[in-house]
Amino acid sequence: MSGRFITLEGGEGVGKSTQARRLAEALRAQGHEVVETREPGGSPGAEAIRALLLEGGADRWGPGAEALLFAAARADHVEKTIRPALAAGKWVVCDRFLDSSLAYQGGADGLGQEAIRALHNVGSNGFLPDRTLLLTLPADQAAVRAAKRDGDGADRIGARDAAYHARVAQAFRALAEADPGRFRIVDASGDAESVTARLLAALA
Ligand SMILES: Nc1ncnc2c1ncn2[C@@H]1O[C@H](COP(=O)(O)OP(=O)(O)OP(=O)(O)O)[C@@H](O)[C@H]1O
Ligand SMILES: Cc1cn([C@H]2C[C@H](O)[C@@H](COP(=O)(O)O)O2)c(=O)[nH]c1=O
Repeated sequence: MSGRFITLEGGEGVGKSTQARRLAEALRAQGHEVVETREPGGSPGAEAIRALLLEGGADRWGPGAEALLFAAARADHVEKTIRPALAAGKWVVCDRFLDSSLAYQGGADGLGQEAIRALHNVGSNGFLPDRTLLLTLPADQAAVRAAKRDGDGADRIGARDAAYHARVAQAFRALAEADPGRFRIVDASGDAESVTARLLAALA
């Protein structure tokens, strides 16, 4: 039997990593074998590309090079980690996936959805999640959570200005509204336990 591929999406600081851990634990408690993974990263090659993408100066890469690097990392992650886990009947919970490229590089950077989907077709044969949970939180609350975690140490992309992150949030919402079959929009406010309960309800 093949497993299920679930992705968590949303802007900086909304609680994706926290909820990926909690959701994986809850699914294990239901008896599933669960692989927790993340993007960029999730395989040795993709983790090496993560360091290239997230470290260094703001102008280290232009939008096109960045989109290609995310797609290359994703191709390796899908081939080496995600597909083998699903084929073994495991569930995969992934912190960010293609929709982050569509929202950040396609939306906020202006490359467009078509270009990002074309890269994904080349790298990963257009592979999509079974379910995508979009966590939403007002920008001021997300910024407080991210600042509490990062102080002044946000990564190359997280450190971009508020207007950039507003475009990301708008692009995520448009993606979810355009594909209600795959997406569920989940309120990320309140304590972590309440958010996990909402995610489990959205999955059921
Ligand atoms: N429900 C919550 N209430 C309060 N704080 C939270 C909640 N969920 C997560 N946090 C805290 O907010 C910070 C950001 O959470 P987390 O790292 O999970 O977000 P993220 O969406 O993965 O962020 P990024 O995309 O920037 O990596 C962390 O310090 C985390 O402990
Ligand atoms: C997968 C993916 C990620 N990004 C950006 C979003 C964040 O700023 C970082 C990842 O950091 P996190 O703490 O692990 O969330 O990378 C992107 O711009 N495009 C993508 O495809």
